[in-house]
This record gives sequence, structure tokens and C-alpha cells, in this order.
Amino acid sequence: MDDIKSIWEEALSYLSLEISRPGFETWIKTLKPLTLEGSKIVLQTPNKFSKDWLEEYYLPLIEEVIRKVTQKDFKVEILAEEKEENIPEDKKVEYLSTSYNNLNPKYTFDTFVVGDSNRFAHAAALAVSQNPGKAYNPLLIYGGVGLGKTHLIHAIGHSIQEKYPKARVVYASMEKFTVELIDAIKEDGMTKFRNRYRNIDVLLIDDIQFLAGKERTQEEFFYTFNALYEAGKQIVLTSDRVPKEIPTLEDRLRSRFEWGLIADIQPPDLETRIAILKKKAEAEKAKVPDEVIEFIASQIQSNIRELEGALIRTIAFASLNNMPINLELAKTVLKDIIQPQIKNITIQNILQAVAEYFNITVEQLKGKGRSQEIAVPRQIAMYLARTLTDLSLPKIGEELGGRDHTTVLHAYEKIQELYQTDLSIKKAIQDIQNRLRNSNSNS
Ligand SMILES: Nc1ncnc2c1ncn2[C@@H]1O[C@H](COP(=O)(O)OP(=O)(O)OP(=O)(O)O)[C@@H](O)[C@H]1O
Repeated sequence: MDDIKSIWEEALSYLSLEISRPGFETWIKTLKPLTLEGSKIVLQTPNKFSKDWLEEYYLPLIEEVIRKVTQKDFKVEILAEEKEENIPEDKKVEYLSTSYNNLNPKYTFDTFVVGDSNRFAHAAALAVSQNPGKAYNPLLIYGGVGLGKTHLIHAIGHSIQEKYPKARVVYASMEKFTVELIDAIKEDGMTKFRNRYRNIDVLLIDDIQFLAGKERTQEEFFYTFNALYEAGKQIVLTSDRVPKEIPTLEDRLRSRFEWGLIADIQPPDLETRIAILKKKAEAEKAKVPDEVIEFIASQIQSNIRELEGALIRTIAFASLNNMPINLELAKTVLKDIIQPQIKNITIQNILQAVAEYFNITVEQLKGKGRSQEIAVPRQIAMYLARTLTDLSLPKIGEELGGRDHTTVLHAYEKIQELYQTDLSIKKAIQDIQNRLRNSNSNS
């Protein structure tokens, strides 16, 4: 097969599978197959900008697909139909602002709910987006899993892009940066890699804790950081911990990360969780009663992704089953993810549950027997009493047949360790906790 049109048609069907739909529509579909001469295929794009973009991001894939289709090694050349100077100014802006970055359109400042837990990070993010490269550089946002770091870093990107449509804003996770670096090293494409990350105006890198233990990536990132920093370009980073807690992070990087501003995000308080859920329900165009919102917000406290997930699950369940969204439905839908809190547990409840689980008596737990069959359950009872009640060590010892507080402490530490290493102990503890939960929620 050496008819350029049919080669290209077949290549298109492969490329549509390999490239995301917007990418395919924007860059690939606008290509016209021009000529096939010797071992060279020429494709034409509408303008210089898309030629540069295609060469940077899609050329190797296009060549690979053509190789697959033709079983031959063709070199692909991309030709711009229009010289750059012929592109009307407004069209250039349109390309740059709409297609250049890879930001998630949902993560903007408008959709971000501000509360005490994230007020500082939000203010810092706004300051940076209003004065990129000048306010705080780098800005490092850190916080636990699912608390909105990615959302904020994208919001900065959108906001800068809106204000400066021609700015080159690049977002990547540190993991992606690393993968691309490895590919570049393998394929001898370092110049391209460096151009991609250094000829830009704003670099947004998510999850820098991924640098831990990766020497080569740290080195490359160090040079990228310096090149951008020295050119006054804005750098924004996120991490799930502060730089000094990232193991094996080189000092020179650590100190650079601390040059600008470090802003933390804490788990949201109840009011913020409610506000986030309300906003999300609104975005989903779902009518969710306040009591349902409050129920979900009170049950899921430390991860906004899970909080949103619980709401979406409730909305989806109601809609699929044609049922109204109410508290009862929410409780049913979420029963697997929401564990009733273990509250108001007494040491008697614990002794009872442990004895039942191990098929022994409460008297045996309190007694003097030292056989493994009794001693381990007794230690588990001490451990549970320490974790689930407010009783002091001497009081727990007293309840367990007048034992010394050091015995209780020793038992607690031993079981705590076994919980990590011994599956049967872990299972026993979880089962007993579930029993306590159930008897607690039934009472
Ligand atoms: N303040 C907020 N207002 C509205 N939505 C929020 C807020 N904080 C987080 N979210 C939402 O919660 C979800 C999780 O947030 P995000 O992905 O930004 O967390 P993260 O901190 O980057 O987590 P990870 O550590 O897993 O990368 C997203 O859907 C995000 O939109």
C-alpha cells in the first residue's frame, strides 16, 4: 500500500484510539496528507503553531502508527500551510488559550470552597495567579490526601491563563515528569524534554513527594527549577508533606522548595464540608435535602474526595432507582463506607466481646490462667480498652483482675505491633470492633 490517502486513513483509525478525543479533534484531524516520496511522508497543518505542537507531542506516535500500517520506516514531515506571520492575532490567542494547557476545566477558583482549613493556601494561590513570578516563587501547597491540592494548583493555572492568554502554562504530576524523563533518556530525546519544561511561563507540578529516592529525576528537576526560577517564571508545587519530610530529597532541592511560600491545607471543618457538598450538589443539578448533606458531612471527615464520592453515590442510586433522595436512602447507600463510630463503650462490653470471640469466659480473662489461649485474648482486651475507652492504665489493670499498669502497657504495645505483622490478630481485633460497633448501633 503506497497510496498516501489510504495510508493516512488507516493511520487515523489507529491514532483515534491512541489519542484523547479533544487532542485528536484539535491536532490530528486537521492534518492533510500531502505527498509520499521515497521514505518520506509529508502532512500539512493549518498553521505554524499546530505544526510546532504536533512535532513536539505527536510526531513519534504518528511515525509509529504509519510504520504499523505500512510495515515500513517512513519519516514524517509536518508542513504549515500558513506562515506564522499570516495568522491573525486573535486566532493565535485562541489557540494558545484554549489548547495549550492540560488543566482540568472543573478545578477553578469558582468551584473551590474556602474555609478556615484552606484559607491561607487559597489566598496564596490567588496572590500567585494575580502576580505570577512575582508574589511567591515557588509556591508550595501541602496537605493530606484528597484535600484540594490538585484543585488549587489547576485553579492557579486557569486564572493565569485567563489573564495572560499567551502564557505557556504546563501542568504535570511529578510522576508524569519522571516517566517522560525516563522516556527521553531512553530515546535520546533530552533536548525535547528540556524544551518542553523550560520554555514555558508557568510550571505546575503536583505531588513532588514522588521525588523521594529518585536521584536522576531530582537532578533534572533541579535544573528545570533553576532555569525557570532564574528567568522569573512562576513555579507552583504540591506535596502531601513538607519538604523536610520527603526522604532522600537533596538539600539543594529542599532549600529551593522552601525559598518561596509554603501553604498548608488542613482537613475541612464541618461547615466547610457542608458548603463543599452543597456546591457539588448544585453542580450536579441535584436537589439534596439539608439533612442528607449534614449526615454525609458528619460521617466523612478527612478526605474531600471521599466526601464527594459519597454524595455522588447517593445521587446516582436515587436517580437509577427513581427514588427520592432522603436520609434513609443515604444511610442505606452509604452503609458500607460509613462505619458507625465506636462510642460509649465500657470495659465490660469489651471483655464480653473478646470472651465471646475467643470462646472463653470473662472470668478467665480476669483470672490467673497464663496459657496462650487465655493470655493473648487478655492482652487484646487490654489493647482495646486502651484504644476505645478513656480509662487509665491502672484502672484497666484493676478491671482485668488487679494487674499492674506496666502489664497493661506492655500488652498494649505488643498487640499494637502484632496488629501490623500478624494477620490473625488483626482480623480478631477488627471482628471484635465490628461486634462492638453493631451492638453499639443497635442499642
Ligand atoms: N475546597 C474545596 N472546594 C471544592 N472542592 C474541593 C475542595 N477541596 C477539594 N475539593 C474536591 O475534592 C476532590 C479531591 O481534591 P484534590 O484532587 O485536589 O485533592 P489532593 O489534595 O490533590 O489529593 P491527592 O493527595 O490525592 O492528590 C476534588 O474533586 C476537588 O475538586
